Amino acid sequence: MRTAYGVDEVRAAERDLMARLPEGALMQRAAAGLAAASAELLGRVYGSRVVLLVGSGDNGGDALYAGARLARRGAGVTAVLLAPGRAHGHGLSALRKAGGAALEAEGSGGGTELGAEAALRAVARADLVLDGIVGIGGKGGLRPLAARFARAARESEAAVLAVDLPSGVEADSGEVRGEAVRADATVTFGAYKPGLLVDPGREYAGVVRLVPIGIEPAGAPAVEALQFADVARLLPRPGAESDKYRRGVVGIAAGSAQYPGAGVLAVAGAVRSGAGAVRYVGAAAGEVIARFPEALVHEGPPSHAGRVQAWVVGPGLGSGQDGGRLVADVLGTDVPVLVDAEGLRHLEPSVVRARTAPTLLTPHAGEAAALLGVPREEVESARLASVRGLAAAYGATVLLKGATTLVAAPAGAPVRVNSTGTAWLATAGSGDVLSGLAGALLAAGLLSGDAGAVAAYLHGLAARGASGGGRGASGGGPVAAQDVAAAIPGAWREVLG
Ligand SMILES: NC(=O)C1=CN([C@@H]2O[C@H](COP(=O)(O)OP(=O)(O)OC[C@H]3O[C@@H](n4cnc5c(N)ncnc54)[C@H](O)[C@@H]3O)[C@@H](O)[C@H]2O)[C@@H](O)CC1
Ligand SMILES: [K+]
Repeated sequence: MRTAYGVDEVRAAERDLMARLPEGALMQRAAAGLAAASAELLGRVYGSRVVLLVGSGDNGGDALYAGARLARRGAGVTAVLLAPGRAHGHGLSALRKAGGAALEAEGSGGGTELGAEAALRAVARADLVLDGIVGIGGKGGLRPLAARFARAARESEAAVLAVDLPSGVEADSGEVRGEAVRADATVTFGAYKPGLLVDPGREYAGVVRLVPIGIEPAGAPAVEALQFADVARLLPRPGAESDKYRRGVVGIAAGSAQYPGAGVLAVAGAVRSGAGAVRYVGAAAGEVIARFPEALVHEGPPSHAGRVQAWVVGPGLGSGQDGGRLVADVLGTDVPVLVDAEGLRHLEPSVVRARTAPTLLTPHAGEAAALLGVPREEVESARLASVRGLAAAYGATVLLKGATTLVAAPAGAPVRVNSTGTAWLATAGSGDVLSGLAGALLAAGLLSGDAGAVAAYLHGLAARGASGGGRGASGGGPVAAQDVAAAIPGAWREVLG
């Protein structure tokens, strides 16, 4: 499991450790990690041009000490001091002693504009820019001068390495208000911060490397990401005794005369995901049977369809009366229920809260915004807060889809984040496949948070497999939703393999 801790937990752990170590020891560990990552990005340190963007806190101190290490190895290092009077004093002395230079971007050193112009030219000519503007002490959007240098770093040809986290990204949430540094890589200290794993912050961080500095945050992480081994541990495996009921029968109430395909795709996701059997209720029974003779189709309300261990309701329902009745009928059962797409339009918080079996809601940002009564952009810019808010409001587990998918449980457990997806997944019908996949895992007995997170993981992996893009998020080619469903068994084997 990859875990991420909030600023308060990281600071508390740092305090404990600092009390036992000589002064400056942690910063030296951080600087050593930064210098090593810088050397890797540069390829050749000797003769390279390195610019340090130095703010007024310890984040700038890390950058200055790393710069001193690089200067000793023959790099030409220039520190750009964004708040000259408040730059880390010992770090600045160390840099100067190692032969580095400092430019004042603001204040007395030759006048603000002159200093800033020289500094901007240095950024433009650099091979590597180290972003030490702010770290976990950052508050609100970047101030104007810092924002100007964040832009300059982006426009420069230089590789950009963020110190602890890209300046302008909020450590606890991944929110970005205004300008932020776009890093090619980030070296983070002691623990991942939620903002490095959650969008939009994650996009700004580039490749993230964790440098252990000896701190061990206590308590539950704020965010966690399942890794291969975690998914392998959670995947249901049939035993010799398994019959279809033990494997889990999943019911799919989806599709309409208008959108029969959604029913077919949800069934496809379920059939490919280890369900013992798939029952289908809805207007696309003919299409479903034609494509999946293994499905059992039923007429009448879902609650009369026979034994089912979990229901999926919603994909392609259309928004009429029938949809509302179907959702109410399914929510009235005492098995786990996944509600997706149009099904989400018929949700009453009180009805969901009153359920004794788990409910898993799987909105995309637009659907989440409708449930919360806010504009879509608000959900997209504050994804962590949105998913937590929805889970609390509905007393349900919520899976918020996106380039990174978040899964929040109602009782405030760590939010699960998944980033196995690929940009090619943003295609019609891929969400229907996900609902069938997650439904099958619920039917197999996984807890709702596990079912959501494992489904998102496999779904992303299957899409990458289908797109031929390997493990990279942007490689490969287009995929259709049915290709994703067809690739689920392969992703499953890959995880267990
Ligand atoms: N505390 C520790 O033990 C360690 C801390 N380390 C580093 O120290 C950092 C935290 O240092 P600090 O607590 O000094 O805080 P930061 O250096 O992250 O930021 C605080 C400073 O930035 C300024 N600032 C805040 N918001 C700003 C904004 N929006 N725009 C521009 N400037 C802004 C503030 O005026 C303040 O002086 C970590 O991120 C990490 O890089 C590392 O050296 C490892 C050890
Ligand atoms: K930074």
